[in-house]
Amino acid sequence: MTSEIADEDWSAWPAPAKLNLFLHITGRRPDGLHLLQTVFQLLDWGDTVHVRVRTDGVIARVGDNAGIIEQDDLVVRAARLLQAAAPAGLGADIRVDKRVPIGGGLGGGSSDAATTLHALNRLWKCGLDEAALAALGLQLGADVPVFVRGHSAFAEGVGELLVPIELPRRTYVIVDPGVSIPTGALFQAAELTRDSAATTIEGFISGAATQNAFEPVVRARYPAVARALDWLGERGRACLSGTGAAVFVAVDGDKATEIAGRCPPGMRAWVANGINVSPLLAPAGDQRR
Ligand SMILES: C[C@](O)(CO)[C@H](O)COP(=O)(O)OP(=O)(O)OC[C@H]1O[C@@H](n2ccc(N)nc2=O)[C@H](O)[C@@H]1O
Ligand SMILES: Nc1ncnc2c1ncn2[C@@H]1O[C@H](COP(=O)(O)OP(=O)(O)OP(=O)(O)O)[C@@H](O)[C@H]1O
Repeated sequence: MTSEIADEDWSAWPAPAKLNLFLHITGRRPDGLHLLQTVFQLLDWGDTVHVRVRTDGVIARVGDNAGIIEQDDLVVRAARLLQAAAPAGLGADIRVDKRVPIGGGLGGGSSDAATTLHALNRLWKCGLDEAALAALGLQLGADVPVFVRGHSAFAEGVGELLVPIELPRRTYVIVDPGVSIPTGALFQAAELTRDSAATTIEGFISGAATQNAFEPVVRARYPAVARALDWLGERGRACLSGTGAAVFVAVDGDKATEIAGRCPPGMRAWVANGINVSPLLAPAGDQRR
C-alpha cells in the first residue's frame, strides 16, 4: 500500500496550438501594449494538461515542463489565479505533455493556461463563466482569452476583442526552425510597422490582409527563420505565426506528410489541421486520460 494517489484521479485536457493567419499592428495603448488585428486559427494539435485535485490547498507541478521554472509556469500561475474563486482547501497537481515549441508563436503556454483555467473551474466547481475565465486569462497573457473562448476568431485590441470566425478546413505544415523568440523583445523592435490601416473580417476573407508585421523583423534578425520561410515558400505561401519562430504553409492534405518528411536538418515539422472549435469545449465527461 503506497500513499500515491490512484492514476484514475488524473484527468487529461487538450491545449490546442494556434496560428496567426495574418497579423497587423494598428497602434499602441497608453500603457505601451500594441493594438493589433489578427486571425487566430486553432489547430487539432497541441499540448495535453493533466490535472488531479488535491485537498490540502497546494498547487504543484508534477515533472519537468521543458525547463520552465515551476513558479513561472503559466499552468501554475493560472491555477493560483483561479484558486481565489475556489472553495477553501482545494489545490491541484498539474502535469503537462509538451509538444508545442516554446517561443514558437504557436501559443502553447497561453493555451496550457487557458486549459488549466477551464479544467480547474470544472473540477473545483468554481462556477465562473467563460467571460470571467477569459478576463482572468488576460492577466496571464494576451493570447490566453482566445483559447478560453475556444473558437477560431478575428481579434482586435491586444487580442482580447474576439469575433468567432468559421474558417475553411485546411491542412498546415508547421516548421520549427529550432530557435526560440522572446515575444516582448520583438514588440520593442524599432523597425516594426505599427501604423497599418485597420482592416475588417470581410477584408481578411477577401484576401486583403495576409501579412504578419513581425515577419520582416524576424527574417532579418533570425537567419534560421529566414531559411525556414524560404524552404517552405517553395511549397506554398509561407507565413510566420505570432512573433515566430514557427512558420507555416497551407497545403493539400495528401502532400502535407511528404513535405513535413523532407524538412531540412536542424528543423522540425508537423502536420496539423485547422479547427474552428477547440476540443477543450467537448461536453463535460468527455475528458479522458
Ligand atoms: C504576438 C501574439 O502571439 C499574437 O497572437 C500575441 O500578441 C502575443 O501574446 P502573448 O505571447 O500572450 O504575449 P504576452 O505574454 O501578453 O506579452 C509579452 C510582452 O509582449 C508585449 N506585448 C504583448 C502583446 C501586445 N498586444 N503588445 C505588446 O506590446 C509586452 O511587452 C508584453 O510584456
Ligand atoms: N506552460 C508553458 N508553456 C510554454 N511557455 C511557458 C509556459 N509557462 C511559461 N512559459 C513562458 O512563456 C514564454 C513563451 O510562451 P509560449 O511558448 O506560449 O510563447 P509563444 O510560442 O511565443 O506564443 P505566443 O504566440 O502566445 O507568443 C516563455 O518565456 C516561457 O518560458
